[in-house]
Amino acid sequence: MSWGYAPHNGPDKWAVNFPVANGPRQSPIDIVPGQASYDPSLKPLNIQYDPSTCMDILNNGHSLQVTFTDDTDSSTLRDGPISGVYRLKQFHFHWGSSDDQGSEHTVNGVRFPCELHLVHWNTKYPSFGDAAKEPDGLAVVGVFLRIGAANPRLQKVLDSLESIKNKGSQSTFGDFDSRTLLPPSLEFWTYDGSLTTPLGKESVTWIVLKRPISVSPAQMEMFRSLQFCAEGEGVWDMVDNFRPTQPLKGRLLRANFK
Ligand SMILES: NS(=O)(=O)c1c2ccccc2cc2ccccc12
Ligand SMILES: [Zn+2]
Repeated sequence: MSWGYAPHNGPDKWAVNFPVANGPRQSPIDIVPGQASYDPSLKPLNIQYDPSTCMDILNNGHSLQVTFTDDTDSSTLRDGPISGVYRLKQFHFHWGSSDDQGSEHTVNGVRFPCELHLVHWNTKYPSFGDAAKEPDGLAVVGVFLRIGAANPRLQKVLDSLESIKNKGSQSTFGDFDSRTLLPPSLEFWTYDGSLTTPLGKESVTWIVLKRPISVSPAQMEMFRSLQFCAEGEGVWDMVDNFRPTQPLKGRLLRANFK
């Protein structure tokens, strides 16, 4: 069964074929800042990204994904809520059919038009695939995008979308500094969660940045020009590729800021 975001195979159908989707630490969640507990022991995030590890950009039928070579510790995430060294593997986005929805996490129930996810894996495991099976295997940094001025740092990604319009298309995408996609402040919320896909593997330490970056309405339209389907399989705009928020089930939400 191929999962997706349509009525016949979307998020409310996932638990039928993927029981873990009803597990105790599912993502995304609604972030309620008033219920987050400030944890002074949380260190600042230490993000070191090497632009030369950037490899290609592809349309995988769920999102647009930029993939990195991860055979060395060139692009890494350390500190914050994690211990050890996690390597950047890929980043991708989730967005809406209109500017009033699209993000996976929400803040006090407020949806953003888009959310960026930078996926990292724990190098204490031999590979990404192995790490994805472990409760401390993955760390995803989430960044909200808010409607405002056009964001020049998104432009290189958006300019390559015409070459990956359909599912399965891929093109080279080199020398990109992913740090430029982050906001000036790296203040974050963190909680234990899962992939937001039906496989919902409960192996993700989520690190959601408090400060959004900007995106213009015209730039949002460029995301919406992508297609869920492969070439020649019709027209099915890639929009609303986000999972609804899941129950917290007693989990602790921490913040590294007051
Ligand atoms: N949203 S997510 O970061 O949990 C995520 C995906 C979401 C949609 C489609 C594919 C995804 C693949 C992931 C692989 C590893 C970690 C998160 C992933
Ligand atoms: Zn994601």
